[in-house]
Amino acid sequence: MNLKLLPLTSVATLNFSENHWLARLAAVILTAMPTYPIYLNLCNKKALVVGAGQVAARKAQALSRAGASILVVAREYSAEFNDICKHIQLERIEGDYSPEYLDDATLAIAATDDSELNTRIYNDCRARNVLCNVVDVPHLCDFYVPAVINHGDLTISIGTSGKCPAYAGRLRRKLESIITPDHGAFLEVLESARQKVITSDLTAQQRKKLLHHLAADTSFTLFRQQGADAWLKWADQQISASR
Ligand SMILES: C[C@@]1(CC(=O)O)C2=NC(=C\c3[nH]c(c(CCC(=O)O)c3CC(=O)O)Cc3[nH]c(c(CC(=O)O)c3CCC(=O)O)/C=C3\N/C(=C\2)[C@@H](CCC(=O)O)[C@]3(C)CC(=O)O)/[C@H]1CCC(=O)O
Ligand SMILES: NC(=O)c1ccc[n+]([C@@H]2O[C@H](COP(=O)([O-])OP(=O)(O)OC[C@H]3O[C@@H](n4cnc5c(N)ncnc54)[C@H](O)[C@@H]3O)[C@@H](O)[C@H]2O)c1
Repeated sequence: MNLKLLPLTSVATLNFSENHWLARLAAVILTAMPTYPIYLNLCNKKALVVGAGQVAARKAQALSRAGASILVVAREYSAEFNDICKHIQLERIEGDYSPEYLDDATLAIAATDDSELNTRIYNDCRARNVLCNVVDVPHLCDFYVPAVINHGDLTISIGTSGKCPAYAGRLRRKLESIITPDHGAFLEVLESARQKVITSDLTAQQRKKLLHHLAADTSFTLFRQQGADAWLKWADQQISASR
């Protein structure tokens, strides 16, 4: 077999033992590659979650926030899963994983405690061009799930490319004391002011300058101290004064 022709991810999942030098080499190269951070729109797109333990629950929660249409397949649903996901809309199948569950899926999360099965799910995903995340196995991930701060439409995500997820979590908690719900609320008024700016007769240069002025720290301080209504009036004045 000509290994040069195989994608690295396939090398990582060939029937070598986890410790075979080729599998280890592929894992090292794959996890050393930089990732491409994007915010996926998963609204009404199917996401398959296999397994229903604590980790599956955390991933299902994040998928649900993005409006994904979630299908969970698990032999058993843990009490933690049921508790964390009690208010989440998802379809549940109690039973063994089967590749048909991947039909029409945009992405899949393999979160079982059976590493052979997780690898099989990853290979089934590759055969169907479904993006796959095998929790806790970086070299079997087409994408990593980051640590996230969400305030409305404001999203901050922290990734360590699998180097230390616990550190991503710690940084999230640290940033949570700096990026507050007020920042999310500020984004709402900014959006409303921006609509006025981009539909105005200002030049591109004037718009850019104004939008940066509206998004500045001094503007945020005014919003925090005086509230949304006062800020929107002030923003209207700034738009008029820019003409
Ligand atoms: C960010 C977060 C999102 C989420 O899962 O929701 C996330 N893991 C979180 C927490 C966490 N995970 C683990 C611990 C225990 C401490 C520890 O072992 O470090 C803690 C800490 C805790 O529980 O506090 C165990 C663990 N995780 C991975 C490995 C394998 C390895 O390291 O090789 C092992 C060892 C397993 C073993 O025991 O063998 C791998 C992955 N975990 C990822 C994401 C992806 C990389 C993301 C990145 O680096 O950017 C990746 C590659 C795949 C994936 O799962 O997507 C979430 C924090 C959420 C938050 O706090 O906001
Ligand atoms: N929970 C953690 O904090 C943690 C930390 C580090 C690593 N991990 C790893 O993450 C993975 C998931 O952990 P967890 O604690 O959420 O899992 P868990 O052990 O609580 O749950 C595993 C799930 O997989 C399901 N499952 C097993 N075989 C199946 C099959 N053939 N078809 C369908 N479902 C099947 C089980 O029914 C169960 O719902 C494991 O590999 C674990 O080693 C977890």
